[in-house]
Amino acid sequence: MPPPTLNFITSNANKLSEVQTILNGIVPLSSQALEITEIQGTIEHVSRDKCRRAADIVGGPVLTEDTCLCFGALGGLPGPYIKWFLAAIGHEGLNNLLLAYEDKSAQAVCTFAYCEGPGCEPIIFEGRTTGKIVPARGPANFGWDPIFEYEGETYAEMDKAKKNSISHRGKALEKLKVWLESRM
Ligand SMILES: O=c1[nH]c(=O)c2ncn([C@@H]3O[C@H](COP(=O)(O)OP(=O)(O)OP(=O)(O)O)[C@@H](O)[C@H]3O)c2[nH]1
Ligand SMILES: [Mg+2]
Repeated sequence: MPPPTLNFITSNANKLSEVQTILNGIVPLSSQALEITEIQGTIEHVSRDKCRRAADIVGGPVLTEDTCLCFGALGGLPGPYIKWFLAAIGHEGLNNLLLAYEDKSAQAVCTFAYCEGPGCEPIIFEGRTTGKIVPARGPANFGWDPIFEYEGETYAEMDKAKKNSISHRGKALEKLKVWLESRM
């Protein structure tokens, strides 16, 4: 039996493109560009709530994703609020947040959530990649890619296939794939 089509709900074209590439030929994907309200809370709370809201809006099965960038020196912040920090202070401002600290480590955390429909409990698939925050290098096509360095290269400097093979998103999708295969 072929796997069911996943309906990925995201307002972010770059996320969608990476997910399409990684799942290409493995899982059929549809998508809707909806902006879902995001609450404050832990990574898991935010992700579960976002997915439940998406399932309520769509009225059926949905896949959602929430990405966090967690600075070691700041106890995990900005975490789920990275989108608003990036918009407000940019790459340089994010670097400046760590000026007072020797520890420049950061974890990129990707949490996919799958919900069967309204009233169902989402299932969570998380991937983490540890790197460090550096002054921007590489093309500024996607969010904070130019300031997240992993083994000497920023995400923005890597070719896409390499990023997908070591990224927070790639790791989370590996777990999703294993789960999907276990259901077939
Ligand atoms: O450089 C990056 N490399 C990545 O791999 C990556 N993944 C997400 N992001 C950014 O981090 C914030 C997450 O917020 P977020 O999860 O709420 O996403 P979003 O609001 O853009 O879309 P969505 O919530 O509708 O799915 C947003 O600013 C995204 O642009 C990334 N930046
Ligand atoms: Mg969002």
